[in-house]
Amino acid sequence: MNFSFVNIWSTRNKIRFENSIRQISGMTLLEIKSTLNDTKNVLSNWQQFDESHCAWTGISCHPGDEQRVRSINLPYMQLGGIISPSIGKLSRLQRLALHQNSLHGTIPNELTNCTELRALNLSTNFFSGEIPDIGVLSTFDKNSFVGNVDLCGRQVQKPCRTSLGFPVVLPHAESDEAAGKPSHYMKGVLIGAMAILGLALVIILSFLWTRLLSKKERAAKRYTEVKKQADPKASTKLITFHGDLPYTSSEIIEKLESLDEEDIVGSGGFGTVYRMVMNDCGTFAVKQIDRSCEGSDQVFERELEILGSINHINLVNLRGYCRLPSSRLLIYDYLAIGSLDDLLHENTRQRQLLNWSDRLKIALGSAQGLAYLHHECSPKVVHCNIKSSNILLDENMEPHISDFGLAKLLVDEEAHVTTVVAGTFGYLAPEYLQSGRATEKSDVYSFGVLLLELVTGKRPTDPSFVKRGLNVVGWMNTLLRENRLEDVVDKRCTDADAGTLEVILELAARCTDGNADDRPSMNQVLQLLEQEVMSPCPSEFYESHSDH
Ligand SMILES: Nc1ncnc2c1ncn2[C@@H]1O[C@H](COP(=O)(O)OP(=O)(O)OP(=O)(O)O)[C@@H](O)[C@H]1O
Repeated sequence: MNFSFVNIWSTRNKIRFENSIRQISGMTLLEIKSTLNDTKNVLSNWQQFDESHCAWTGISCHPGDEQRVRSINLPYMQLGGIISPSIGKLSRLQRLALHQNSLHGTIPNELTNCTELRALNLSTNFFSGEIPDIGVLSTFDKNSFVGNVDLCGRQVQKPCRTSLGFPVVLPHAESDEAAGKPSHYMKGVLIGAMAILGLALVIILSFLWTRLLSKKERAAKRYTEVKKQADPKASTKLITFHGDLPYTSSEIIEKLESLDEEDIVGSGGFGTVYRMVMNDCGTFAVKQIDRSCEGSDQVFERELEILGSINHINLVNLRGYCRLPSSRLLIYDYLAIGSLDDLLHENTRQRQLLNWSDRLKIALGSAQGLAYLHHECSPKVVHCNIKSSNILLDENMEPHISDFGLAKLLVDEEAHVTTVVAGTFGYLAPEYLQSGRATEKSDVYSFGVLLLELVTGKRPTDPSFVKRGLNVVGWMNTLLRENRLEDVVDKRCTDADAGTLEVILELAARCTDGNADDRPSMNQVLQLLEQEVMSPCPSEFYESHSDH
């Protein structure tokens, strides 16, 4: 009798306890909702009197554990506002994905209470300030925060600065478990001591700083990190990526401002390209953007930071961005040999003839760069404008794809078809021409056309086939049907071997398939090129290995 009473009593208590946990989780989520600006009303089913919060949009719970919240998954929701510190009450939170929203404010320290947090994606928002480098938050790297230009801290390898501009020494607090929890008293003493020390340091440093600055400008500091420099007088702003431009901001801005017509190396759909030579002869290409972009400067700069974080041998590095009062400039590595388009089609005297192995190397490197954009970048990058003038070459004939990410950044959906098609007729997949919407498979089509251009040495709009009502793909198919393989290859390229030529033509045919679904992915293209073209004797290799 007594026993069952105890049982009933504890069951009731358990239910009460579970209910209260449930209520706390639900209430916490509502507190979080209250600091978000839900413009699209995606959180409309987060309602106070719901039985359970586990079915709310973006929420999943630990099964059978008093409905404690396991994951909050709300990317691409156009959410504004801030992350409420209440998030720290969700102690069993394992995944927080809020990327690609418009959230701002700082990343709350309270997030460190979520000690089970294993996946965190706050990328591409407007968060600012220092990322707490303690507890669980110290376990995430830059991928969790990329695309928030105003965040700083160890995780994004960007030192925080005090209002005076000094780098802040970031606290590398040991985790509570490792260090043992200090008492509140000790914490108080420590904080007090640190505050006094900090204050003394600030006073000494500001004294030195004012004295130093009167002699040398603040701008004389070296670039070591992704760094922003805003000139308060004018609307000038410089952001550098990749962290290793060895020039002061004033040096760079001065050079940018002095670029003139003599420095122009060409112009394209997005603007004029200049050659900028620094005092130590370091050379950069500067693209002056002559389009206005739809969104705010903030959104533009945030997207640029993502492009600036992309780093691959076969992509042209974006080194920086400068907003001057009258123009916007992108700073890239300078590729001295120029574009594949120049090498194949321009009759300049210094033109270098491309032999077959150069062409294969360019095909492979370009495939590597494009596969990286499609399959390794997050968010993935569809180039939208693959063509020979966007393949730049270095002294070793290594190709570097340029202009990646710009189409999405600078071309609005409505104007897409006319603007892009104007510059790249002949490279565009039929479905892209029709809908104006680019996909990875439309890039694959353009890559197929590029392969044909490498083989034939002809532009995809060459008059020899355009006047017969064909494009390069149709022309190629006609020649192949008539078995005229020898007429296909660029006459200037005398060392093409039949084996690799067939592989390239076969691959180009698959890439330019009229049906996008039947085209290979760039990873498949790359695999095929590596296996069939770059391995010296693939068939012999397989034969000798199959004996075992
Ligand atoms: N990083 C660079 N290094 C050296 N030359 C460059 C660089 N970027 C561009 N160029 C040169 O500047 C010229 C214009 O390039 P840009 O990319 O603006 O135009 P495009 O490729 O011809 O057309 P689109 O704008 O449609 O891509 C090209 O001739 C190219 O060779």
